[in-house]
Amino acid sequence: MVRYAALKGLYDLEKTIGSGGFAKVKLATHIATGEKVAIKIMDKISLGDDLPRVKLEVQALKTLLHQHICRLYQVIETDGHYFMVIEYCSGGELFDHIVEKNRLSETESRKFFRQIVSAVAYLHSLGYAHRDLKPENVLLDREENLKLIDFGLCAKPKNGIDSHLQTSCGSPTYAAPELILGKKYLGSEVDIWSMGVLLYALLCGFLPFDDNSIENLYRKILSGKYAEPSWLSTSSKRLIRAMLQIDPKKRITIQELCNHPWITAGFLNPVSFVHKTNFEKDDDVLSTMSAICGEHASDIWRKLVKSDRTDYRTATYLLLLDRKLRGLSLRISSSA
Ligand SMILES: COc1cc(O)cc(Nc2ccc(C(=O)Nc3ccccc3)c(OCCC[NH3+])c2)c1
Repeated sequence: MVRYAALKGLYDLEKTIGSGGFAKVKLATHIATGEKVAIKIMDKISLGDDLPRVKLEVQALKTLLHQHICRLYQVIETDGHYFMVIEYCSGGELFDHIVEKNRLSETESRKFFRQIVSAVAYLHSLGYAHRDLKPENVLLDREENLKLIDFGLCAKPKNGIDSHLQTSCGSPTYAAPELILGKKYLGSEVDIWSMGVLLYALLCGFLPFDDNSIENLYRKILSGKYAEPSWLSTSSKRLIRAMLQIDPKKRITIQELCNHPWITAGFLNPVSFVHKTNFEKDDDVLSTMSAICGEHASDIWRKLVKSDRTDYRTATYLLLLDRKLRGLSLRISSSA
């Protein structure tokens, strides 16, 4: 197991739970609290010109505080690496959840999909687009609440969410027609298309557009034609059709989506993207921390509020808060 000096005494690295282009994600333990975290490790050399993307993602994640967006606890930068200490989603990938159940019922699909819509509506309200929405980037926490991950491709266009983007990114299977045609596109519109693919996967258990050959896959996406299995309700077929519109201008908007009859069926209210930032002052957590580091609780809180919210103190506070919210003891071991 490779040891990193920057993590010594703070985190114990365990197995690898994900690996992508220039990053790998390892399970780890925050030693002082015993809490599990995920640590995304990026090697600066193999990052190359993608280095600015890391800063963009970290900047975005500092702003994006939402119950269905995976939480960034701490960022550690050394000469050779970036380490992102991230919320551990012990429920694993939504994708595996769908596969093991073959497909989800309309009620269960609606529960998950409302959470995705809430997170994406919140993202868009702050001028961000995810641009890589796919089942592998939708995880579940221990209570089977949904968490969006991997904002490495997220964009915040300079002149707001309604200004055009050009970079082609994301995975072709979930990519909107305008994106694979290399046209200028709106991040918000491509996210709606990808959510349409996600909803289809939830309700059907397979993908609307799939083919081993990339040309056939593109042809299918550009045709906008997909199977409508017999078990789909009329309302769900209407919603999927509204999201998988080839012409982005005809595609349903995120606001219309929050109020769509299929989304609100069985619920009292439309999807709201009001988010909770769990960064309230908690005296039990602060006194636990002050018992260990000897600083006054008020000083710890003052430094926390003033900090850039991604240092070790922030990570320890948030992990202790999470333990308290789960009714666990606030034991903390000094990293002796
Ligand atoms: C903001 O959240 C982010 C940003 C980012 O750039 C990367 C990630 N990546 C993560 C985070 C957590 C997990 C995880 O907890 N996975 C897991 C846990 C238990 C069982 C199975 C998986 C993660 O998993 C990697 C595989 C996901 N496709 C990636 C989060």
